Amino acid sequence: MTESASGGVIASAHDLVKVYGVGPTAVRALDGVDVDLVRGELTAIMGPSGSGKSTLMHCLAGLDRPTSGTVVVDGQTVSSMSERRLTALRRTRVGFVFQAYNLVPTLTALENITLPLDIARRPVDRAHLDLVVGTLGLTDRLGHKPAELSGGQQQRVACARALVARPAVVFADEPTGNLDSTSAAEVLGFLRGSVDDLGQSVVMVTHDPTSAGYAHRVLFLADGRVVGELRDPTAETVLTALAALRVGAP
Ligand SMILES: Nc1ncnc2c1ncn2[C@@H]1O[C@H](COP(=O)(O)OP(=O)(O)OP(=O)(O)O)[C@@H](O)[C@H]1O
Repeated sequence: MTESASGGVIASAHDLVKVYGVGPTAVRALDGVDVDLVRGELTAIMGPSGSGKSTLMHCLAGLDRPTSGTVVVDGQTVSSMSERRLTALRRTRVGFVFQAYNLVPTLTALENITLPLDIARRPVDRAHLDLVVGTLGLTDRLGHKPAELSGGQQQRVACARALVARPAVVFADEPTGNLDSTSAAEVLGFLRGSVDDLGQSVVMVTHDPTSAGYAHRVLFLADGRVVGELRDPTAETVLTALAALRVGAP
């Protein structure tokens, strides 16, 4: 399917089931998830610990294989892809931001940012790199190694690394989990800005109602199922929805 044929949906899951283990100790982490994630939006995934947020994101991003069901990303059916095509998809169409930054300590910020492109032997679009780096306020930090940067700066480098290849979608797993509230606000503001200003699609797992308030839409998971959603959330409406859904704050 072409990009236009996939319409306004950047990633979708249909009847997604993920079971870890077998027999009496098996865990049904996802129990029939149906969801369409909209292109050009910041979608937050919330829910209590163990509700399946990371599992859903990993299945959507092609980092983990579902037990059954279908995942389509950017018009491509990820759930039935060969390992080789999955690797290519992850390299070229998907960006990742993790809680732990995952920067290479021996490389400079700039080298970390361009690493995925270098590995894929793709040229760096200098104008786009400058735009991303400038927007993230990293221009005067590019020669620094990760250990010489604050946590917030390291996470902004990780965001730049995810965005510089112009992926179809960026998946962020608790991107502000290690940050103080000021740095978290910077990173979240940037992720939202990458959607509003650069047309990026971003999917973010979070525990935090304030973080979810930056999203266009919040999906609530409980026991491996989508149990509700909220459009144009604020921290307050997210808290109210969590209480109403009885899925609780973390
Ligand atoms: N590799 C694994 N092997 C076995 N069980 C797993 C594995 N990964 C996750 N699980 C289980 O699947 C369920 C969902 O886990 P998942 O990490 O997706 O939840 P989560 O909502 O992201 O939780 P948290 O907010 O604590 O990170 C949990 O019961 C968890 O223990």
